[in-house]
Amino acid sequence: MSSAAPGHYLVSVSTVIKTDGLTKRFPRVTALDQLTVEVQPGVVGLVGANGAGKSTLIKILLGLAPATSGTGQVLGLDIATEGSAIRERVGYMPEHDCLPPDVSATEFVVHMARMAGLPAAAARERTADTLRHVGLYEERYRPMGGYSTGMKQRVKLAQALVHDPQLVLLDEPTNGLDPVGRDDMLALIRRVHSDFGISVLVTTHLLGELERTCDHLVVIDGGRLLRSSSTASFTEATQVLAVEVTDHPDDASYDAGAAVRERLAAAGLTVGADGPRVLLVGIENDDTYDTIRDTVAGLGLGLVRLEQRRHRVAEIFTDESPAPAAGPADAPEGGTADVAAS
Ligand SMILES: Nc1ncnc2c1ncn2[C@@H]1O[C@H](COP(=O)(O)OP(=O)(O)OP(=O)(O)O)[C@@H](O)[C@H]1O
Repeated sequence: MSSAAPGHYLVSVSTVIKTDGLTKRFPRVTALDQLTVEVQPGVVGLVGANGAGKSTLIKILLGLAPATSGTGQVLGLDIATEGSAIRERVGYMPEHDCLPPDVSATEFVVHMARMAGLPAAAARERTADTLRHVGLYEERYRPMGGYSTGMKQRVKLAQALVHDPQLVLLDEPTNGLDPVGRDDMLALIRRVHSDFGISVLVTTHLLGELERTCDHLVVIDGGRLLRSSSTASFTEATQVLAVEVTDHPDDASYDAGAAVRERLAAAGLTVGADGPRVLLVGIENDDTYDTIRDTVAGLGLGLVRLEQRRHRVAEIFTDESPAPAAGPADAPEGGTADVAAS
């Protein structure tokens, strides 16, 4: 690897990753099937169920495995012929635990920095900075065998960042973390881009995470591209209102949801139920809001929530849409719907 100091490769690129007809066939399965996609700088989510081809794509982009056919560039470099130049400029956080248990985080990350070509003093300095940045302090001198999953994920992220790459490829960085650990890791990933200008390609099969973290989503299924567009366009507002009403103040047995539903339907609105006291109401025009408010008040009930529903990324896998007649609830707002489970 090169002995260049970090930061020497900061050429400006408008396209971080580009593939054209990328295909990877194993004897029994086609892991990537004619994948053509372009990724711009930012935090980009690579979404797909288990087996969709995410890890295979990352390995091919790093030049660690050859494609069967098709072409690709990372930071303008050819994945077929310039793999080592790509790996100098790109950090990689693998999915599985790959940390030696009897070595400390500091020793390990210094080693990885040296492997990436940093001189000894720079490697130690960058390691200290990077471990601090990912939130590892005194514990960085202890053997990693005693670390929690969250600490191990942080070390894996640190080793991907230590040589000051332009792009990091993070394979399931929230695997094995509890909800608080996941939120911490996602905040850290956003800061990798916002504080250091490093582009991020992050894979997960938990969709709620990506909706909150990424600027852009690339969705693959069975190795094929389903959609590549801004996160905002995946989650744009629908023409459906979610209406949650209170129970009746004096009568616990009163079916508030059914009563409101009946009145709104009689007023000509399209209404579905999304829970005992939650209705989905189609927006007909500006008066719809007033009709709902007046109807609820007229029944002696209160409004807990009245909000426009947004599309969810999960819909792309399920054909599910938040229409008034949708019936059962879809994944919870901001939740962690799992592609694999849909
Ligand atoms: N070395 C290999 N030999 C044969 N088949 C493979 C190999 N690597 C991956 N596959 C197959 O290719 C398909 C895509 O696998 P890949 O690991 O890229 O998916 P993924 O989206 O990363 O899923 P996961 O999140 O489970 O890792 C799967 O059907 C997998 O079994």
